[in-house]
Amino acid sequence: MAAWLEPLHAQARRMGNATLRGLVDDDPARAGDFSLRVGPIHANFARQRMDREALGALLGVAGDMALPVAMRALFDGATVNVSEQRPALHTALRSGLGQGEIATRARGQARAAHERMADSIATLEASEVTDIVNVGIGGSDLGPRLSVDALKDWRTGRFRLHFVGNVDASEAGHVLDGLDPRRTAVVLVSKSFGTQETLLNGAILRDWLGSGDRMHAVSANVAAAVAFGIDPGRVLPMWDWVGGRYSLWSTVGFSIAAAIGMQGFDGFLGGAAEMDAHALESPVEANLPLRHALTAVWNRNILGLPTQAVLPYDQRLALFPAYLQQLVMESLGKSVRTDGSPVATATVPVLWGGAGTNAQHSFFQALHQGTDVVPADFIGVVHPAHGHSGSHAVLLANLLAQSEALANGCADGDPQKAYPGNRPSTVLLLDALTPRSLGALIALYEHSVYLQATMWGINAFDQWGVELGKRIAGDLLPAVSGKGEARDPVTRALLAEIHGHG
Ligand SMILES: O=P(O)(O)OC[C@H]1O[C@H](O)[C@H](O)[C@@H](O)[C@@H]1O
Repeated sequence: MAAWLEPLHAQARRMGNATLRGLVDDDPARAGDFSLRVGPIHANFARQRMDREALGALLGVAGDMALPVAMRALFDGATVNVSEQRPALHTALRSGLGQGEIATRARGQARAAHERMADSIATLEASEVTDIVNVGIGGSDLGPRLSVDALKDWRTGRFRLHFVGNVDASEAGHVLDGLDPRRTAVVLVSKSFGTQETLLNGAILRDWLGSGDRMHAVSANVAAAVAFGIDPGRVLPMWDWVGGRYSLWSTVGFSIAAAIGMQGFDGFLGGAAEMDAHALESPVEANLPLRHALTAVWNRNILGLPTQAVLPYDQRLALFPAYLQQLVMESLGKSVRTDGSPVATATVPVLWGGAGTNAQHSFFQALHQGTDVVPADFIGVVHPAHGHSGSHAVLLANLLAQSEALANGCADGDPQKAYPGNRPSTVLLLDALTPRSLGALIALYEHSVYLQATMWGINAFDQWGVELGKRIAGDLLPAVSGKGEARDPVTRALLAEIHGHG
């Protein structure tokens, strides 16, 4: 076991069987004290299973592990992505806090690309284009898809936005159905410009458009985009110093900017910048991303909870769990430390979730009475963008009720009807869902992920685990197409079945 976890385990032992209900009842100030506010986000951690002393120990660990120093290193462009020998400068895309040459150069590149993106969008706005299709996958899809959906109340209405990610061509087919190629622009987003799915979908879209005039690209591999047939004037750059799943702040956010306008996009960047300044400059005891990360580590390593649920009580944030699955599970799904040695702690929890109240009618049963305790992040929005205050009151009442029910449980003489309670959750409340608050929310999770990775000694910015499957798929392609044999016997049997139906 990692030595830094020992004092935390000692805290858990000291707390013994303390329950959430007991913690709140015994410490009347806790409900308010265990909360933090950053700009448009209020966070309440009172329903996490740690008392003040345990929290103090966690904050002590944060200091001992020099987490504030690690945060500064991220902003300044240290080589935090060790296996690929790169910095991870997503903060340079939105805030001016990074010091030194590397961060300054990145900011300059980001600014120039941002201006070019604004020009491209202005040109499209002045054209007859009515629809824009974002073609990309993973980090080149999830962030833009989430943000365009979440900010639907902030859309300028100038364009309809569409997304094609899956190599399952039925997605492209269904998206294109009803679109007019003469009034549609395509933006092919791929950091590497080597992603099979995106290149195949890109080719489908290129053929469908029938002209390269409305074909744009975003890539760190400009040469490959040009070789694909995209006019160099319509290829917007990104860079190896920004990770795909951290890239929506860059030109990868083209579809977001097209949807909500450059002013809205700048508000989005501004919200993230606000969280950046807070993450970098606030003391450990008042630092929201740090508290979020420490809570995650406490739940994973000390309480041994294997999964984490994210429950947005806002239909516009329904894609947030899917977005976070990449951010959290690609970043933290590692079993070796940056030096290659095995980790001495459990790392990534399985992250899952869904929008409330719908999820209450599907998997909440398991949250309340299942054998695994699942810590949850509830995300609520105080002011809706609609006028149905009655519905909104019901939505918020349900959010509050679920967090309360999970924590407090309910005894019953009939064991079928008893709720054990003591199930932890954090409540995040956004004043309203705006570009600014969404930017701040995403940046909160980004920083939390980085801090968790730092505590575990792992690299949050590589994803070698996705390569093997891609390689095998490449090797199997001839066999799937009936031009060869698979080596693996199970795959061979499955191929026989597939071909038997051919
Ligand atoms: O943007 P691209 O280079 O096309 O990459 C798209 C995605 O594919 C990769 O396999 C990675 O797992 C993701 O982190 C990445 O975002």
